[in-house]
Amino acid sequence: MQVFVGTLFSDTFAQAPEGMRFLSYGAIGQASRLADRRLLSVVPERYSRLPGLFASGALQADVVLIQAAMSSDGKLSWGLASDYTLDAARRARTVVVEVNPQTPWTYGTPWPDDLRVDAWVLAAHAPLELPSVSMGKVEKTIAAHVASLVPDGATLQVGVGALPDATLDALRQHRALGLHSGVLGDAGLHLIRAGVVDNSRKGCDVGISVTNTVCGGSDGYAFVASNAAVEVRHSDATHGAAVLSRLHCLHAINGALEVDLSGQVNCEQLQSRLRGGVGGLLDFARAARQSDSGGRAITVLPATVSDAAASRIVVSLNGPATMGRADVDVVVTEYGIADLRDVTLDERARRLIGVAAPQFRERLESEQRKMKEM
Ligand SMILES: CC(=O)SCCNC(=O)CCNC(=O)[C@H](O)C(C)(C)COP(=O)(O)OP(=O)(O)OC[C@H]1O[C@@H](n2cnc3c(N)ncnc32)[C@H](O)[C@@H]1OP(=O)(O)O
Repeated sequence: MQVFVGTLFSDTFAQAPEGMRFLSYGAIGQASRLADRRLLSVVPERYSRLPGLFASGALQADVVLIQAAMSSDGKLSWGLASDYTLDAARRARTVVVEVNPQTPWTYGTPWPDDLRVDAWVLAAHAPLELPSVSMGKVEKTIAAHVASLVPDGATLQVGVGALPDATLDALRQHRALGLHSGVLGDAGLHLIRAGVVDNSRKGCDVGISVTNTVCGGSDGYAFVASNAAVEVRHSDATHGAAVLSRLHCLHAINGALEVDLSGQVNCEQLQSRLRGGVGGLLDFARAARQSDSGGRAITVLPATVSDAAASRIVVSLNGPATMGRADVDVVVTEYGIADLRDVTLDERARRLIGVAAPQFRERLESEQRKMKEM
């Protein structure tokens, strides 16, 4: 049996028996544990392409499981996620819908009344909750740098991983922000509840925060329930280029594993270990960089690995260039902001070494010099 999984927040499958196989667009979140066990195959595609891949049959699921929410008057909704599942369900042999009264009923892409459902299951259980992020000194410093890059009135996208979400914490004094994202976690929900995100200057969907999935804690889930100011929409409406080009001043904030001195960004793999994925990174980062209303694609990462034994600013990547050097924009670590737009490769290297941890700068400079002489 092969199971297609998306960004895996739950460790449900971590104990999967050896005979099971998994397929995904990345080894994101808990899916990296499946990759470590060699149970995961990856199709490294952009998130915006997934609906089309399922609709065309290039990716195929025989059985599709969907969790839905139901309102008090019996109306169904996609609840916490409206991704590409519908496209898979339309071609599947069997569609099973679990209706969970504890899943918040949300506005957004309407439930498709014409979808053929083979089995309905009623199951009451609390939706998966993510622990809130603890903010250490590194996270707080990176968040402050990000806050200095984001103007009032900007529209925000936030990528997966603890750090992008944590950066939102420093935006509490901002005004009139908008939100249009693939994932919406507790920090983003807090900004909406505090009125910092009001979507008043968003360019489209005025007054409405738009996301593909919601993943946070029970307070956040209660807040999005039957709340017309937060919409959970299908991937075409969250990641499609035409939609993203209409957003005012899009600021895309995404994590990375490492960045090389030319600005290539690896979000997928370290040596042979799959640790992340493309997801919506390129959809959002390209749209932000091309925005003619001042958008920015912000890559955030700690300057070193957790025990400070190695730099995450590197001369050569230990994996693929998920974001190429023509797409990169600005890179932020706890040591500062490296603006890479419109400057030469030498200047990029100088700026990136400037945001590397001080103890690694000399070595990076000398390795870079050697590389140039080869
Ligand atoms: C639906 C959508 O729209 S998705 C939104 C956009 N797309 C994306 O965000 C996808 C791309 N991004 C990602 O997949 C993730 O943000 C990642 C993989 C880049 C980062 O994820 P995080 O969970 O924040 O990774 P984090 O920085 O904590 O690193 C994970 C582990 O790898 C280790 N690690 C990270 N980088 C390195 C490195 N360069 N060398 C060695 N180890 C490293 C960390 O120390 C950590 O180890 P630990 O688990 O033992 O503590």
